[in-house]
Amino acid sequence: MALPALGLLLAAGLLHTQASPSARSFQLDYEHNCFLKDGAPFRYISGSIHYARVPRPAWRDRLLKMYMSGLSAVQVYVPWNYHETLPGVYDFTGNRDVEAFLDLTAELGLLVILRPGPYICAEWEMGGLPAWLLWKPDIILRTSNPAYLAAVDSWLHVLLPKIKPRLYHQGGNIISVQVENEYGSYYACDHGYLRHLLGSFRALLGSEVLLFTTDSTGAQELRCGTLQGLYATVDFGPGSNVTEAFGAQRRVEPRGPLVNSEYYTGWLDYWGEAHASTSAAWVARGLEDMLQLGASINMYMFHGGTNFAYWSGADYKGQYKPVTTSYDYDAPLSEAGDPTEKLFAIRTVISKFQPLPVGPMPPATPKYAYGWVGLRKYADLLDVLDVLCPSGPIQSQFPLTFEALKQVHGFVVYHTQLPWDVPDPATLGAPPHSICDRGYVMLQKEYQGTLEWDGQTTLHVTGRAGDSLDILMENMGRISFGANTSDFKGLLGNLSLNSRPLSNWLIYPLAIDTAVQQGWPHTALPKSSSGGRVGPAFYTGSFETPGIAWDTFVKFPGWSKVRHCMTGKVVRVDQDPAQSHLHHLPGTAVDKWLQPGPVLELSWAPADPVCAWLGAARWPPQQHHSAGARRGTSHASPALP
Ligand SMILES: CCCC/N=C1\SC[C@@H]2[C@H](O)[C@H](O)[C@@H](O)CN12
Repeated sequence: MALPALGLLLAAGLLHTQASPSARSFQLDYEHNCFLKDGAPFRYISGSIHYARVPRPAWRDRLLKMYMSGLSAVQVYVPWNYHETLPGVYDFTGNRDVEAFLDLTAELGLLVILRPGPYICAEWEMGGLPAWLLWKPDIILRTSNPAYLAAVDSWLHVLLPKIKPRLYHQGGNIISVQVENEYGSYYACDHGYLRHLLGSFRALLGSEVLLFTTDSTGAQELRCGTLQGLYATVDFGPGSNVTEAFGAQRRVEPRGPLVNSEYYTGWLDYWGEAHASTSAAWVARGLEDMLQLGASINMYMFHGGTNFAYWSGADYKGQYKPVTTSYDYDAPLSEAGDPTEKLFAIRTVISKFQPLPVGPMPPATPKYAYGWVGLRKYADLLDVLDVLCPSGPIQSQFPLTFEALKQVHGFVVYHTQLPWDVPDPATLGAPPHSICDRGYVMLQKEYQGTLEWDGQTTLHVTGRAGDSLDILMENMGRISFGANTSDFKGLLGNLSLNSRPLSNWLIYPLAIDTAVQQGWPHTALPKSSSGGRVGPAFYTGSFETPGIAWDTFVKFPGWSKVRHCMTGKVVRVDQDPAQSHLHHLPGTAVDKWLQPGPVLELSWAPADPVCAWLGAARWPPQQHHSAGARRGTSHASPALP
């Protein structure tokens, strides 16, 4: 058939024209079991990246590396709790500027598969659901419960209007939108809830956008997680039998494209366990098998990044398993954003099925060794409660939860006094599942030991009537998968001394980040000499930049688990680099439980706050002797045993 020259070029795919918004479409083709993009058969090869886990200055670098890896799309979660921080209070600025992130994906020529939840799992705090939902005593999450649906619809009315103009048929690059997340794995199996969500998504996004679900391949999961009007996709990792896995999808979607929405390139890490790793060859082989079948694939994760601040979630598998600050995921792009051997193995597979973009893969970001940084104790935490809880303590006969205190993240100090002399060791104990999640116990401000959910729940103490008893309670992240996402935090039961309940508590919700954002500590000089007292404390150190804020890695030889709130910003680079200073800006409290030897990443950009992933040390921290210390000012929050 003779084609005009233009037609020949188009047919050969050598000339891409931008279809006008009126002609743009992304649809299912049930006859040919594929997607249609502007009417032509289309298969996507996608990778997951979460903007909330990548410093905004690094977004472009990571997305460009994903594009140069041969991906045609990226899959993006929108964490509800990252944006609606309190009921009706929204934050879409800085790292939370989801529209800027989406516009950057479009600029770089990437399509987007958007997953706005409202629940997203993702090993993210409470699976993306805001903890303030738990302030409503009768709420039942992820069901048709009226209180829950009212909050969901209120949120969707804010978010989805930001998404609609970016839909592919509207001229944007969002080709499909997922409703909920692995709902078939949730106990409720409430199809009325899914129907409500379908109605809300259609009302706010229109009738044309492709809406889908994702579930694992079990029959029960696909029975409870799918719904007429939502295209059902599945998720499975390397080592699965691809034919059987897609056979499961075919049982609910006899026609239409084969889609694996989460092909696991690695896995998540829990505190105290070895870093997960998955063979690159294994990942590449499974990818090739699926691409041979013509399936569309999203690799989960392509770049994992980091759980900044308090955003890491947890699992409950017979015991509470908090997820680490690192979300490296053994992904093709490392936590530091560096291409790995796994990325190049995947890129080679992709090149067998479609042309790779012309040009080199952007290299790993340059790293800089800033040398030793001596850390000095600035203050014991119990000596600065006036700063960290400026409104003063709440008095209560018995302990209150974080939710009752309306404290979402971080730490609460529970203070009382020994009601009687305890000359012989007495058992300080807590009922099962009442330590949520990790309580550091001080008597007369001296560290006695740590109580943990599913860990040690008793301690032996001696003292005199009136001695101060303090428990610093750390929320290590709300459960993000399964039936236990209604994960209340704090002291959920009464502490007892030889089985007699303790009472008359003073309770201090700590606002560490707020204090840091307001410039505390205002000086690095130690606040008070507490001598060798052992307990949670703030340490500070400083180092100098060479005038440019290069990424680096931070290691704390000998430390153990320390939560840090390290903030800073290169606000002024003097002529003399030795004068460049780090000052305080919005803090990011991060934590990292050191296994011997891990290196962590300190990364910032000249115009953005320093986000630091810091190590920890065995308790008490060994005093570091700074060798060639460089000046600057960086502050760390409690060093915890
Ligand atoms: C066996 C438990 C499966 C739970 N699902 C998981 S664990 C890692 C990933 C992410 O959480 C992702 O957000 C989930 O959709 C699927 N998945």
